[in-house]
Amino acid sequence: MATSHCVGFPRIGRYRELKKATEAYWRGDLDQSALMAEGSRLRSMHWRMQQDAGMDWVATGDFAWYDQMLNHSMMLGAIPQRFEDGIEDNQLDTQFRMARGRAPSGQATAACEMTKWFDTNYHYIVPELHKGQTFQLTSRAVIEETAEAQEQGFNAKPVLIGPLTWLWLGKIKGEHFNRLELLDDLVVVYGQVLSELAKTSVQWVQIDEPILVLDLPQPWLQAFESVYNRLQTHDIKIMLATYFGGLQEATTTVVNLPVEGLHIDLVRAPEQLMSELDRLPAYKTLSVGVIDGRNIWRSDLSGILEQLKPAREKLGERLWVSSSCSLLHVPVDLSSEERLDDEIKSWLAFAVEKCDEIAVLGRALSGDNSDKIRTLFALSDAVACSRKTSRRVHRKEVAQKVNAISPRLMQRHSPYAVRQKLQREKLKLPLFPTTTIGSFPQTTEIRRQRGLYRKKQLGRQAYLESMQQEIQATIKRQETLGLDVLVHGEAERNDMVEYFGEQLEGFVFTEYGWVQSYGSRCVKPPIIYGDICRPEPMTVSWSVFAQQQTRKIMKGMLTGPVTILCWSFPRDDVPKRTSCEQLALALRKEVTDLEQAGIQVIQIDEPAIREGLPLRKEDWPEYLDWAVNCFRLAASGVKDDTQIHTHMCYSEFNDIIEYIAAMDADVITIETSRSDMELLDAFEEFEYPNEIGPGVYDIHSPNVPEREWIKQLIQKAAEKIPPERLWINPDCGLKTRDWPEVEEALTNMVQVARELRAEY
Ligand SMILES: Nc1nc2c(c(=O)[nH]1)N[C@@H](CNc1ccc(C(=O)N[C@@H](CCC(=O)N[C@@H](CCC(=O)N[C@@H](CCC(=O)O)C(=O)O)C(=O)O)C(=O)O)cc1)CN2
Ligand code: MET
Ligand SMILES: [Zn+2]
Repeated sequence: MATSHCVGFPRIGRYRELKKATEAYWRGDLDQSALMAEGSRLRSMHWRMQQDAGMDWVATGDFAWYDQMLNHSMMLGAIPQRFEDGIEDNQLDTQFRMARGRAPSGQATAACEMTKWFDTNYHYIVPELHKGQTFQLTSRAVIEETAEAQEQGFNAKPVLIGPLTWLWLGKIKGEHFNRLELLDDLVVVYGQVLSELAKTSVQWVQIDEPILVLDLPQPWLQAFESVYNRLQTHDIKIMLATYFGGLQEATTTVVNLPVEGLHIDLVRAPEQLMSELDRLPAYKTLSVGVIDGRNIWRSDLSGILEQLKPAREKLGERLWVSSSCSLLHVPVDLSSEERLDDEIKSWLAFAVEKCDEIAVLGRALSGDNSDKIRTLFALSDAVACSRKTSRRVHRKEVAQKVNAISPRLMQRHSPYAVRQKLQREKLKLPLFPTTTIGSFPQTTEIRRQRGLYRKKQLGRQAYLESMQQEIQATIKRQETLGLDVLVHGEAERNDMVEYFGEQLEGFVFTEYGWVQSYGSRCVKPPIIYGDICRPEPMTVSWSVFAQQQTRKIMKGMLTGPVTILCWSFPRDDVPKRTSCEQLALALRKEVTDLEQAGIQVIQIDEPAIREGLPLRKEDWPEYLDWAVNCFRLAASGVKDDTQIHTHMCYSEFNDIIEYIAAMDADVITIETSRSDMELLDAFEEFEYPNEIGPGVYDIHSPNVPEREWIKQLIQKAAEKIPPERLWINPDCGLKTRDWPEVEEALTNMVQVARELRAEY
């Protein structure tokens, strides 16, 4: 019997119930006990889904009110001093204050930093580490939720993020030190958790250590040996889970760690199967992650069965099957989709369907050859065949255009210095020009209108007019605020990627295909299934309308090719690069159409360029080359005096700064405020030549930034970047905020810009 298990399941609920409940709680429309009840209802439902699919083990401890890394910080008592006063009374609110700076109870405080989880569009709350830090078991959520599952009759396998991954992903505050010093104390708490879990009659615990697929320094790899030696206990077996890549040079160390099981990602790194099999000690269980936890395509079950034959022969009962990584990164349930094209729907599998696939594989590996299993395999074969031969996937004219891409298309006419002069003459902006990143509040009213339009209860014309009114109002507000370069506010966009996906050929989009992005925020990644092209302009009429409403400069607003690719579910039948080039060509046309329609400043957002970066350094240059080229391909069709902006957030730039410079955007706006302008060091050191707008306040928190705060940030920035090259803007778009906060915050921002103009 090959055991099937779930590495992790989405927690948001099929219809984003968790989001709705949490936000209602924040608003004061739901009390804490009602929120708790909704949480347990969802957990129970998700365990049921896994069990019904036929999983031998369901995952516990993968639930989170906000984020699983934050859960672990709570578990360990790694709660920064500034939040500590509330913790005794209200752990939940302390957690929310750490994540977003405020909660129904407790003082509003600066939130912790948030950043990308490996190469995904999921964001975690960064643990804060300091010298001499100690840990104590503070939140027992994982223990309680495991007991809860067991009481309900589920076979629970708790999932923890491992101590080394937690520590690696933290950030040192204050005096620098070697964070491995904290390990001894940290492991004590993990040991306590394990022994408490053992008391609940748990047999296996899964400990995730995805950092094992990174280029780890030697001392870290060695630390794995001592940590897992210490965590060894007779009462509970450890399944050490790795994902998002292969173990490579860590293989020997990892297979020999004193744990009973190892999970590996065979979707990202299929080649590691044989080397693991060769080296795996005879007592160990190997869990193979063969169902893609990062994408939505149905698996080729026969192919996988074939691939696993040697493993089955060698391991027998010691072979487990699962998804490559947690299913957190895919939508919940395909069966909710009623409007998807039938053919394409038959190609897809979401979390529930992936659990089905895992269980079917488990049964087939155990020799089950029943009619049911045979039918399911036949279905999978038919899908693989239909995708390969479908006419809808390939378009000759797109392939021809991609083949015709030449370096000339990736080059602006003149170098930056020439363009800068022409742009200054034309745009006549003051020192420290102020702008925003694109979106303004997506109010309930805007979403309601769009909801009505979607449900066909509002006609197209009426919808367009109501969005135009929103845009008009947003422009008026910006004029009143005194901003220099205006935006239309993106009212008409459900999301910066989905909006484009809906208008491009080669994409389909779902109704309920939500995936958690951070906290209560979700995205509905569109699905790229074929060659991409742009049947008609996507943003031009909106930008033209917006420009007509004002004499100030209206910035056109596009999402860049790399970001559209990274935040969609990509094809698995062509390299990502190919889809990206197709996107770049489509966007290039959009950019030149905007220019021709009189738009003088065009922003092409690339917040995902860093996220797309391969986890291993050896793979960076190849990716960065095509990613940067695709941006340049999209951006370079314009005249010298058209100003191209780009925007990035949640990114470390230090190690890729030369590539950011190579994008050659005239202006780049970046998120920097949560990290206190630290990110600018890279730009300073590199002597980044173009203009920069370092974000001067954090838009993820509802707290309004004070003027003094903004001012000292800009002054800090001006020490690193010559003032005449600085722009002033928030960290990112404002769509998640409410108008009163936005107006107050921007009033402060514009005011500071004015004061500083006088000073510099
Ligand atoms: N794709 C993507 N990735 C990203 C980002 C991003 O903006 N997009 N930004 C970063 C992460 N930040 C994010 C910031 C905000 C949201 C966000 O606000 N998401 C919204 C959903 C946005 C959306 O698609 N809205 C739709 C659907 C809105 C909706 O919920 N409608 C109601 C119906 C409303 C009604 O009928 O009254 C419903 O379906 O229940 C729309 O506007 O049309 C949410 O979770 O609430 C997500 C990510 C990094 N990754
Ligand atoms: N233009 C987009 C916005 O303002 C950029 C967001 S980056 C995640 O919302
Ligand atoms: Zn952003």
